[in-house]
Amino acid sequence: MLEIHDLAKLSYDQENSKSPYTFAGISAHMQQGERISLIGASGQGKSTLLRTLALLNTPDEGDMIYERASFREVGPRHWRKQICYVAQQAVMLPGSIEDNLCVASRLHGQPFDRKLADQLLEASGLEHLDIKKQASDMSGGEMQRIALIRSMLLRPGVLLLDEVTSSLDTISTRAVEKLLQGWHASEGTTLIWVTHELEQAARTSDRVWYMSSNTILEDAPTAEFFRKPATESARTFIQYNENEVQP
Ligand SMILES: Nc1ncnc2c1ncn2[C@@H]1O[C@H](COP(=O)(O)OP(=O)(O)OP(=O)(O)O)[C@@H](O)[C@H]1O
Repeated sequence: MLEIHDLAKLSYDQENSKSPYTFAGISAHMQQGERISLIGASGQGKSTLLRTLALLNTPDEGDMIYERASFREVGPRHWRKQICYVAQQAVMLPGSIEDNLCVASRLHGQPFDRKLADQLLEASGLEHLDIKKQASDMSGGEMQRIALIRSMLLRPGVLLLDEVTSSLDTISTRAVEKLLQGWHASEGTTLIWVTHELEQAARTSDRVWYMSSNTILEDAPTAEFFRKPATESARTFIQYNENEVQP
């Protein structure tokens, strides 16, 4: 459903970077409805890869094909409607929470599904919010969940989640995980989720992409990856974080 072929993105700072690439040589095939966690040390290019998959950055090399059409044939607007990126730092537009929830639908010429919005607000623990309130008055954790719901309302085929629970407490994190698992089960959405919490990766994914040396060094079923990583790099990475992993 989504294929990436030899994808590469040059370094942002060519003069001072050790490598000419932020990431390179990335190839993978994703089936509809897969749940992938994207893990690896800081600075490996995980966020840049997600942003590139959403066409918020343009790849410098390689190709991305969604439902048999290359990103080069499909306009960015159409591409981003199907493959949605949810940032770690939620950006709220000026206006009310409701304006923010409507904006993606309006941008893509879709009707705003108020009933679904209410269901998603409730499922993510935000039923108490007065959506007529200014979006800028929300807490960081509330903004993060509103940004997620805003993307879900577009019903994209692929949701790219960049550390979307990083500013949430345990209860809200579990609520968002449950929301996404329920959404995945009912909508069949493909999820690619960057997380630094290995326990979360183990809990929420079927497949792991482990990034190191600025590429996907391992691509394996989640249980297999945590039981028997294939590379020394991944073994060391897991060991450093092993207190977090529930085998
Ligand atoms: N907009 C930008 N301008 C300049 N450099 C950038 C920009 N975005 C990322 N970088 C650099 O590109 C490299 C990869 O960053 P990226 O955020 O993609 O890594 P990451 O694996 O997601 O890291 P983390 O786990 O810390 O979020 C880093 O060296 C980072 O400093």
